[in-house]
Amino acid sequence: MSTTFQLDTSTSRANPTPAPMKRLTVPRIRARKKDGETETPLVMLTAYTARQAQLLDSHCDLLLVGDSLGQVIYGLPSTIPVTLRMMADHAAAVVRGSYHAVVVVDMPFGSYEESPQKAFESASFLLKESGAAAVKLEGGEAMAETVAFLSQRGIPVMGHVGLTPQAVNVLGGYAARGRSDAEADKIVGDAKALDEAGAFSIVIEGVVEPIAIAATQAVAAPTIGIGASAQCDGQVLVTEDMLGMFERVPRFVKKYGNIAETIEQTAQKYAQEVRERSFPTEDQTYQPK
Ligand SMILES: Nc1nc(=O)c2c([nH]1)NC[C@@H]1CN(c3ccc(C(=O)N[C@@H](CCC(=O)O)C(=O)O)cc3)CN21
Ligand SMILES: CC(C)C(=O)C(=O)O
Ligand SMILES: [Mg+2]
Repeated sequence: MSTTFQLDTSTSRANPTPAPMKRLTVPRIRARKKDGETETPLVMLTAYTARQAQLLDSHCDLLLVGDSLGQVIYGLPSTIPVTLRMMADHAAAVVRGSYHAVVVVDMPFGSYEESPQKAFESASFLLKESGAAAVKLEGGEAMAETVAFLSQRGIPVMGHVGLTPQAVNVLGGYAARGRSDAEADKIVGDAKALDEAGAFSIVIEGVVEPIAIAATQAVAAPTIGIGASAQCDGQVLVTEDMLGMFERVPRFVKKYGNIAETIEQTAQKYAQEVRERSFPTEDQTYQPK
């Protein structure tokens, strides 16, 4: 029996008792694309907290602890300042709050680019601290050696090509990629390099549709699109974006809810009742007898 307030901690490091429902695995995710086809697209959403993970878990194949938490939770101007400590703590919360989806953790900027060895140290830290199953890192050909190094040593890697937000200072912004022939060729080449290096899946972000389709068809691993194409092998969005937490969101976001309005209206009701002393009532007050 469980209540609304009870977290399922059955797969956390603190409590390794087996969960009632078996968690999906990386090989099962990888196997969803067979002979270049994916019957039912993979569903991925970001999660940063235990309660959010609880609510999303049964609806998703994968939960991504994205470094977008820098902007979404911490109010930072980009993902550049996000640290390993932040990623590990949020990933641990998401693992505690879920028991079905595969939890993937973004490697933050500066924790992996230097060498495969550095990447292994950072990735193993993230997995040990959180109990997550896999990491995601940004970059194509330049990261292929690192992807192979990690996957051959027990750490499944999800790739990420196209609009790679950690490269914002090189790219000069968050504009869609793949409009020139050179850019298009690079994106498809990057996806192929990650595929050959053993990435179990590849995020394609902010890429013009024909190139997202070409990259999807060029690789054996399932691609997960965000601002890419419905023909990718799966889709991902930042949960807060699709819930309607923010006014301004990238063009590729569809707002499925209006949580911002709900929060504001609810806070307004509470504030009004406090100010007119209609809250708390007898129901919310302790009496001696
Ligand atoms: N809340 C949130 N959602 C995201 O999708 C997201 C993050 N944060 N943080 C990390 C990166 C940054 N991303 C972004 C950020 C901004 C745009 C954006 O505003 N794009 C414009 C075009 C910009 C241009 O042409 O220069 C757009 O209209 O889509 C896109 C992706 C995607 N990621
Ligand atoms: C948008 C997804 C793919 C991501 O990398 C993140 O949330 O950080
Ligand atoms: Mg990210």
